[in-house]
Amino acid sequence: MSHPNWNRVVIKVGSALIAPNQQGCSSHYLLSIAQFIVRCRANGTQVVLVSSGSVAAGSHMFADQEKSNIAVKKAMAAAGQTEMIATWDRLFDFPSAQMLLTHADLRDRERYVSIRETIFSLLYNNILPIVNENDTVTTDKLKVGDNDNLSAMVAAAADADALIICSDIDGLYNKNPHEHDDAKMLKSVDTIDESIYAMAGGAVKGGVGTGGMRTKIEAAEKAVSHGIDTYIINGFTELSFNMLLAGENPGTHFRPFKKPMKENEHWMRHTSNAQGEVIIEGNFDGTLITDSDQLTSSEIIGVNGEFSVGDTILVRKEDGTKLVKAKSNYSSCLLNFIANQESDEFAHEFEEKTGPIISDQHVANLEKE
Ligand SMILES: Nc1ncnc2c1ncn2[C@@H]1O[C@H](COP(=O)(O)OP(=O)(O)O)[C@@H](O)[C@H]1O
Ligand SMILES: N[C@@H](CCC(=O)OP(=O)(O)O)C(=O)O
Repeated sequence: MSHPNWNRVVIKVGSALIAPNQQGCSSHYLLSIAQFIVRCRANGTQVVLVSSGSVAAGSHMFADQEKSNIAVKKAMAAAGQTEMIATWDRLFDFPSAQMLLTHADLRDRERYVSIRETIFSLLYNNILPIVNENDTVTTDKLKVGDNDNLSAMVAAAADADALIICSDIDGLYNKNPHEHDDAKMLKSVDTIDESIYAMAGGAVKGGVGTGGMRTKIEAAEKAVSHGIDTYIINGFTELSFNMLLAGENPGTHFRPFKKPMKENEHWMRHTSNAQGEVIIEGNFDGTLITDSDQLTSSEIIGVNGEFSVGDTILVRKEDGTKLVKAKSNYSSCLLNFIANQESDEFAHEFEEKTGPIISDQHVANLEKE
């Protein structure tokens, strides 16, 4: 088979490949990944690298300290990050660029668009973007938390054709192969549902990885809905990369949606966070095609949380059925006020003047959840 016809790929590299012994970075496994990146670029494929490993790389500098302590972990990440970037940079004869992101950056539409533009500008200038989470500044509220999900968000932001998740294992097995001798690997996955999630266990206890297979499946779910071919492969072996370049599947392939979501719908659904909820009764089903499909305040029976104009909200029924995630054109305060008016007339006139509560420009349908 000939090499795949990708315009752009995102390659995610797990900690075990970068700092296998937690004794600083090693280029041992990175050489074949770097070679793959070079060959992709020679074939005309643009590459974005999402690299884990800062915590694992910095670990040896904090020898006698409690490694699970958050402050120590952040310091390990800060110290390990420079070594990790330097190790990658040494392997290339073209420039690379460091991009440190948090979920707070990605879920803010303005910052997200700016991140997209930076990626495109780096690629246009033949510079390799190397992305990691900005662990030193994150809190539970601000972080993505694992680089599998981060790589899927980056792949969507970069409009990539493929996401290649390089791990310490050959692919997704029907159960954790480190615990079950009879585990079998799946060559391909067409639909990601609960039965696929049920196969996934966590990372090795005491190991360097975060999230195990579950976060890789979450990443695949995000990516395939954007039309991105997703692979989980063994990054320890050069054969994986030779197979990919020959157009073959060396691990588990998650097939992309034939009709991918539009970029802004995908962002709304998979990257943005709802700041509050609007609970409704009535006929609204999230369609928003004609005027009569619009969500009106007369259908609102509750507003939870505080949100401002432009924030993302979740619209759901009282029984919990999630209908849409959407950009709210009203603040929570104003929505509460108009929804609580005795007369529908006032709210109707207000909405006529101000415009719809949510519009079809910034909405993601969740009907099936
Ligand atoms: N069903 C499964 N198939 C494959 N690996 C699994 C499965 N369930 C759990 N795992 C674990 O997930 C690990 C890979 O995830 P992780 O340690 O987070 O690696 P990485 O650093 O590459 O992100 C494997 O080494 C394995 O121990
Ligand atoms: N941002 C962290 C990576 C966390 C993570 O997801 O690690 P991994 O499971 O090895 O991809 C670091 O650089 O150590």
